[in-house]
Amino acid sequence: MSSVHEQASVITVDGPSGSGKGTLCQLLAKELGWNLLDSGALYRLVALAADHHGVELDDTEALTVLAEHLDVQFNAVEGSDGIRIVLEGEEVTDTIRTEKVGGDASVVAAIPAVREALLNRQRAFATEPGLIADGRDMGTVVFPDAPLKIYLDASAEERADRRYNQLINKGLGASLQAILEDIKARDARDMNRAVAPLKPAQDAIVLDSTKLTIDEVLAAVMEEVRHKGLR
Ligand SMILES: Nc1ncnc2c1ncn2[C@@H]1O[C@H](COP(=O)(O)OP(=O)(O)O)[C@@H](O)[C@H]1O
Ligand SMILES: Nc1ccn([C@H]2C[C@H](O)[C@@H](COP(=O)(O)OP(=O)(O)O)O2)c(=O)n1
Repeated sequence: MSSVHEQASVITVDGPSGSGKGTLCQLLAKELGWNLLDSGALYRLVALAADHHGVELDDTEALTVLAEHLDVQFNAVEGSDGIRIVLEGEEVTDTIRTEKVGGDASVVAAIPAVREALLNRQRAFATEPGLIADGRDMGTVVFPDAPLKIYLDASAEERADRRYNQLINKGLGASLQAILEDIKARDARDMNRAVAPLKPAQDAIVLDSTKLTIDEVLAAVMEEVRHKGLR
């Protein structure tokens, strides 16, 4: 049986929506040649599965069963860094990225039994040569022994701006005010839930990306990676 102590090295990256975790983690995984866990995708998948099966977001028991039996594949795309996500045989790579699914994921993620059901699935990603783990409780709950923990933050206004630009660049309409309100509501839910709330681990390095470029964030984290002897 494998335990937390036998896992490959893990770098955890936690923080609120739009702080730049996904972007940073993809760059780190590429730079180091390590595996990547997008734990938010798992909560998004449970929320989408609930929608597909007509399960209400307050039906804790049914949501837990969905999380326990989540039929998902993460398929590498040959010749690129991309991943295709297949839920119950259906490609959902883009479908899970909407703000609606993100908000539903945050509701589903507040249910302790759903989190418990996803725990081992997340820990199984920690294989050689190492893992970059992106989420809310990577450093506090899922990988408490990780040698390097980053908590990436940014002001709510900056994060809303980033999301707004992301949607506009995709050709989708968006309201900055509505996005800011959604971000604040999601922050409040993720930070105030009883189980595994979003907060920096005691031994996390807190990095505020509000005024930093993506390259500056990556450089700061790579400095810590070298400092810890992880490369
Ligand atoms: N330091 C940064 N400065 C400006 N834009 C950023 C920065 N980091 C990320 N972004 C942009 O912000 C958006 C949200 O980033 P993302 O990595 O998806 O955040 P998260 O995974 O924390 O929700 C993306 O469009 C990304 O390109
Ligand atoms: N480790 C995690 C990851 C995500 N969640 C929940 C809380 C988040 O609001 C949703 C969606 O997470 P995701 O990282 O995909 O969202 P963003 O890309 O940061 O907007 O899932 C969680 O509770 N624990």
